[in-house]
Amino acid sequence: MSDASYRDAIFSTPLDRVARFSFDERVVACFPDMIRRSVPGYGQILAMLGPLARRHLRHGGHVYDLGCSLGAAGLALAGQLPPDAFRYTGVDLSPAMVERAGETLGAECPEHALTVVEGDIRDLDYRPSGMILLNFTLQFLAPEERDAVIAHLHEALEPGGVLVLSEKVVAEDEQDNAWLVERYHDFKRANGYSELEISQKRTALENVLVPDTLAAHHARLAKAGFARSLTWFQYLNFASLIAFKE
Ligand SMILES: C[S@@+](CC[C@H](N)C(=O)[O-])C[C@H]1O[C@@H](n2cnc3c(N)ncnc32)[C@H](O)[C@@H]1O
Ligand SMILES: O=C(O)C(=O)C[C@]1(C(=O)O)C=C[C@@H](O)C=C1
Repeated sequence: MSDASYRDAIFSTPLDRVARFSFDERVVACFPDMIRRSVPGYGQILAMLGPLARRHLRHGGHVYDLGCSLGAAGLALAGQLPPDAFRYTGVDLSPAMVERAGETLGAECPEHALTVVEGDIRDLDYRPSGMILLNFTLQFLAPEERDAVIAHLHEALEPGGVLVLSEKVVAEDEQDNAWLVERYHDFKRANGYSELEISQKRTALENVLVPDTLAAHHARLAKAGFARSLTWFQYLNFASLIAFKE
């Protein structure tokens, strides 16, 4: 398979029936472009992973990247930390993502201990870890499955460990939310997406990506046993939280 990444044009032509969004081969082929043009602050969040690991991960500690897609977080960490600073396991449910991520990480960071495995984060046998990344993945689980996953992650973390949770969020106030969603669509327009692409992608994500409020995320983290959590980044309706295990 070639390692070329294409421009996202998945929703650029009118579709009779817009299928549910899925992480298939077509999405894999354009994913780096899609996520960069669709997630406000994506690059800034990745750029902070090295500094967060330097501050919160013991030397040589293990990092999970759950729903790793093409392993961008692993690449970001490898670009910022020496090979002996951490071990990384990316996990993803999509075989197409895992195949491509394994090729990329092996080719780009041969010195670092970066592994990618196919797996479902809902029933993974977690090993003890110092840092767990959940970047734009929890939002794709059914809402009723989210508490149990976060509770498992809390159990898997070593004392002093951190969970970084990045998500699309919904504002509590309906008017605020409408404003944020409109500005998010402006963000997509500014990044070259057409009205048709924006509206068909929105349909494809309906009932597939179900965002929570920030308050619901913090409440879930507290219920799972995290001593403290805070929102360290927000750009429109996309946010990143960090939760600390005592
Ligand atoms: C928006 S992408 C994540 C982006 C990625 N974390 C990054 O930083 O580039 C969501 C990913 O979660 C994966 N996923 C969804 N449900 C999952 C599950 N139950 N177990 C593992 N991976 C899952 C999808 O296959 C997809 O690759
Ligand atoms: O395009 C959107 O509306 C999004 O919500 C962006 C989003 C995400 O947040 O995960 C949705 C699907 C793709 O995986 C990439 C980004």
